[in-house]
Amino acid sequence: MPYDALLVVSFGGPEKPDDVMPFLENVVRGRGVPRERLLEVEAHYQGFGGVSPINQQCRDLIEALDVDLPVYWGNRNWHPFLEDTVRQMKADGVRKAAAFVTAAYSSYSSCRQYLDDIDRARAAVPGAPEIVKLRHYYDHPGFIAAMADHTRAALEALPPADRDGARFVFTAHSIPVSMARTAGPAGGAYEAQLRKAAALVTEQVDAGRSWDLVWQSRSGPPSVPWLEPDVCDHLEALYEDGVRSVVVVPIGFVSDHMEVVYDLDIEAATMADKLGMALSRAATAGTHPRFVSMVSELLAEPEPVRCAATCCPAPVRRPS
Ligand SMILES: CC1=C(CCC(=O)O)c2cc3nc(cc4[nH]c(cc5[nH]c(cc1n2)c(C)c5CCC(=O)O)c(CCC(=O)O)c4C)C(CCC(=O)O)=C3C
Ligand SMILES: [Fe+2]
Repeated sequence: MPYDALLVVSFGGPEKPDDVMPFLENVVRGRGVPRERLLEVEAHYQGFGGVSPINQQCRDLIEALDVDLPVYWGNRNWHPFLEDTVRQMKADGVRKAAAFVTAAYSSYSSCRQYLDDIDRARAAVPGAPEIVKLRHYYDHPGFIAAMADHTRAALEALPPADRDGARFVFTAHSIPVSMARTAGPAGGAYEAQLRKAAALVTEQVDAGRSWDLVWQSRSGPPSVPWLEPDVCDHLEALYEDGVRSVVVVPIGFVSDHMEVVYDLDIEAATMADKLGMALSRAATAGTHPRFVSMVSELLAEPEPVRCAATCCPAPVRRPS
C-alpha cells in the first residue's frame, strides 16, 4: 500500500448553538444563498440544540474503521478544519495519505469542492503531505449492500398491509441544474450515478419494485433552477396517483446528518402524515459493517487517477 495515513474528509457541522451562524457563514461564503434561507436553516440547527449530528457520525465511522494506518479527520466547514489536520499530519511526518471523502458522487459540490479544499489546505502548509482522493464509491458493493440492508429494514418497519404497495423513493441533495449538467467527465454524472446506485439497491431488495429518484434540501436563490421534483412535492404527486406508502431512501448521503434528520424525518414525515401516507425512512450507510470494510477495500485498490481539471467545474457565478 503506497499510503502512510488515511485522511477522512467531511463537511463539518456545528456542535453548540454559538457555532451555528459562523458555520453557516463558512458554508455559503460567496455562494449567493439568500439571507432568508440562511435564517431558516439556522432555525433547523437551533431546533436540534445547535448540534449537527455529522461530526459525531465522523467520529463513529473513524472508530469503526479497521485499517493499519493512522487515521486523521478534517472538515470543509467546521472544526477540525482540514488545514489544521494537514498541519498535524505534516508534523507527524506523514508523506502520502489517502483521502476518504464522505460524499460518494461526482459534482462540483460533492467532489471538486473537496479536491479544492484539500489543495487549499496543502497550499497553506509548507511541506504538506501528498493527498490522494480515493475513487467514487456510489456503486461499490459495500455501499450498495449497506443501503440495501437498511432499505429492507425500512420496508419491514412498515405495517404489513402497507409493504407490498410501498414505492421506493430515493433522495439526494438537489444541486443547481447547471451544476448537474457539468458533473463528471462528460456531464450529467451526479444524476446518472444516483440512478445507478438506486437501481442496484432496488435490485438487491426487491427487483420488481417501482422506484423514483427525487431531490431534497434545495438552497440558493429562487431564480436559479435546481433539480426537481422536491421530495415533499413528490409525495403529494404519488398520493394523487394512489400510492399510500413509501420507503424513503437517502441514497445521496452517507450518514444521518442534519439534511436527513430535518428535511426527511421532520419535513417529509410531516407531509406524509398530512396526506395520510405511511412513510418509513431507511438509515444511511453510517457505520454499517460493509460500508466500513469498503474503506479498507478502497485503500487496497491501485492508486486512483486524479480527476481531470475540467471535471465537475465550479459554477459560474454572476454578480447579483
Ligand atoms: C451535493 C451536496 C451534498 C452531498 C455531498 C456531500 O455530503 O458533500 C451536500 C451535503 C451537505 N450539505 C450540508 C449542509 C448545507 N448545505 C448547504 C448548501 C448547499 N449544499 C449543496 C450541495 C450539497 N450539500 C449546495 C449546492 C448548496 C448551496 C450552496 C453552495 O453552492 O455550496 C447549506 C447552506 C444552507 C442551505 O441549506 O441553504 C448547508 C447548511 C451538510 C451538513 C449537514 C449537517 O450539518 O449535519 C451536508 C453533509
Ligand atoms: Fe449541502
